[in-house]
Amino acid sequence: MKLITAVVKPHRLDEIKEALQAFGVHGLTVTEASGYGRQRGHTEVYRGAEYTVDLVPKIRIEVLVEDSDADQLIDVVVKAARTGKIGDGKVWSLPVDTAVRVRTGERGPDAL
Ligand SMILES: Nc1ncnc2c1ncn2[C@@H]1O[C@H](COP(=O)(O)OP(=O)(O)OP(=O)(O)O)[C@@H](O)[C@H]1O
Repeated sequence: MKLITAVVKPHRLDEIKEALQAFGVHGLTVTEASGYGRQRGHTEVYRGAEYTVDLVPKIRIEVLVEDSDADQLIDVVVKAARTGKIGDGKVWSLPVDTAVRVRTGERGPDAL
């Protein structure tokens, strides 16, 4: 399994959720985040307001997937998140040893 993490612009959330549902993911986690990338110190527009601070509001989306789905899922997220402007975000993946579905006790890919 892989954990795909995307830190992206908040206003892309609906589009990303729809794309992930169409892809067939069974679950995801969304948390509010803030951060900066290479453009540190540059302004970004968030909900009409310009931010010159270096910590810009983002959302972090996390999805556990089977190894065989990881590359395709990353492409889906990147496509749905992209505006072509500074601060579009970053997507990365990590290997995951195990996952447990608490209600049933299923482990590994069956737990996803
Ligand atoms: N090296 C990093 N490590 C951890 N988180 C990062 C890193 N780079 C970016 N992030 C996170 O991703 C968010 C979005 O990154 P951002 O789009 O600003 O990166 P970028 O690579 O500089 O892209 P761009 O050049 O398009 O602005 C940041 O706000 C931060 O939370």
